[in-house]
Amino acid sequence: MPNEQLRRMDAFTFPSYSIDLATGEALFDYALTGPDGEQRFTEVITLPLPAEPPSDETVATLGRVLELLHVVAGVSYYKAAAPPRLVLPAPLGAAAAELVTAVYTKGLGEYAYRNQLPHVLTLRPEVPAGEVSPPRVYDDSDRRPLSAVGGGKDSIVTLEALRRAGLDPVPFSVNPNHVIVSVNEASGLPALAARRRIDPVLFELNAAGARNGHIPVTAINSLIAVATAVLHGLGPVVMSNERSASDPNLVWNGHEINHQWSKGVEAEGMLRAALSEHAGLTEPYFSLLRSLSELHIARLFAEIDRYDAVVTSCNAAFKLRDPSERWCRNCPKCRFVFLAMAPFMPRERVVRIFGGDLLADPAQIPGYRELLGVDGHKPFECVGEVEESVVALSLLAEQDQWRDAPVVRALVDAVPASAWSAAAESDVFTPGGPNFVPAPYAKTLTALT
Ligand SMILES: CC(=O)N[C@H]1[C@@H](OP(=O)(O)OP(=O)(O)OC[C@H]2O[C@@H](n3ccc(=O)[nH]c3=O)[C@H](O)[C@@H]2O)O[C@H](CO)[C@@H](O)[C@@H]1O[C@H](C)C(=O)N[C@@H](C)C(=O)N[C@@H](CCC(=O)O)C(=O)O
Ligand SMILES: Nc1ncnc2c1ncn2[C@@H]1O[C@H](COP(=O)(O)OP(=O)(O)OP(=O)(O)O)[C@@H](O)[C@H]1O
Repeated sequence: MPNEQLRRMDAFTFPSYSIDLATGEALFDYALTGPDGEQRFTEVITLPLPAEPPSDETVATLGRVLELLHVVAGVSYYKAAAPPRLVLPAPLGAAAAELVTAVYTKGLGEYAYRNQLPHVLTLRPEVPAGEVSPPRVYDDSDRRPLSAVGGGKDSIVTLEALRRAGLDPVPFSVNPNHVIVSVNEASGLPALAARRRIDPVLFELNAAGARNGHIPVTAINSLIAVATAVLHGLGPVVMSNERSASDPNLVWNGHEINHQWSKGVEAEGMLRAALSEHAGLTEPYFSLLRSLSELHIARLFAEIDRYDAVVTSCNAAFKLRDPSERWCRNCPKCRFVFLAMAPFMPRERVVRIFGGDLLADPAQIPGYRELLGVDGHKPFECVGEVEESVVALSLLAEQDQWRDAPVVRALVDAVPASAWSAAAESDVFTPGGPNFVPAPYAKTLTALT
């Protein structure tokens, strides 16, 4: 469909969804409609099947989770045109409607900012009138947790904390690539995996110049994880989303723009409320690392060495097309994670993990200046706060192994006095902020130290 026709689309709708319980394959249909016709999409998500067929009650609860997933996963296709109307397929309760509204507005904040589409930030879904029948209450709180694994340091810290605390976690991933498969192998724990196939038509439209940009992928992965947990009779989905994920990158037109919005605590609360209201789950989903800074998580990761040969946090390794093998060593995330790990490890170890020494390479200085708040705004990536970077730098400047590294020397000179004083007062190693960690999991992280 030509681009001009896409731009004239006036509504996004959700024609149907279905699941085949013999194969685990769920089909989610979407349509962009307008004066020139419609553009249909089908996303295919295949859930892993349990050994025994699910009970009728389980199927009913699963259906409720899939209804939410259907609406949330539409965000990838909505963004190809960003029409003014978002027409939901069925009535929703207040909490579910709030989640959906936020996914399409705050979750698309970076997309709206980069494409200069302010209407996206104030989009209001059209929710059909009617009552939603109350769900069956499904108490999953004391079952084995499903631990989402993304291949990076954060989910490794969570998986190991749960394991060492005796909570018997089941690792879970969506579309595990070789990095995630290797991380699961290194854990030695049998893992579950779901498959997600984005409609290839979207890639054709992208290649032809359709609107494109970042989407709140964690909201989608989270609901796929919850659906899998329900189908397998497992307990809460445990995420590894950190404190700084809630902090915006910038403010535009009076709205906070946060690249990581669906990893933030607001999204976590909304997902929990929607799952409780719509699917009856008592303890569906939480982030174990919510109160921790990235720097604190990096310090915990340094206590664990069984994943050194496989851990990869660089997003370039997770692209659907042309992924890097592991760390690309030339992006904000590689720079930040190197800086965050370096104070807590022997230099040879961090260099081995990354396959190179980023703090020995002066070409990295401009990128580090952004992370340290000397130039520009916080990059649109999963990186910690400026204060965390300054604290990490201050720790490196005190260590013989790093003090004379060319990048450390240049950065120490570049950071303004005000940033050093803020770092000196910093609470980056003091857990804080709101979290939803349930009582039985509260002491889990102490198993690591
Ligand atoms: C791997 C990555 O960072 N991809 C982002 C990148 O996409 P790119 O075009 O370079 O490659 P692909 O990931 O292969 O995607 C191809 C196109 O597919 C569409 N698409 C992909 C996944 C999806 O769920 N929905 C989609 O519509 C999209 O049109 C792609 O062009 O740039 C894109 C545009 O900015 C980003 O949207 C891609 O981000 C992925 C969705 C992704 O998985 N990113 C995570 C690594 C990520 O950024 N995580 C954030 C958390 C964000 C959140 O709120 O959940 C983080 O870790 O901070
Ligand atoms: N493919 C995936 N399948 C399931 N969960 C995922 C997947 N990718 C990421 N996640 C989860 O989403 C959350 C955010 O992902 P993110 O990439 O920030 O974490 P990570 O890979 O554990 O650590 P890092 O921040 O070091 O990359 C984490 O809880 C992670 O476990």
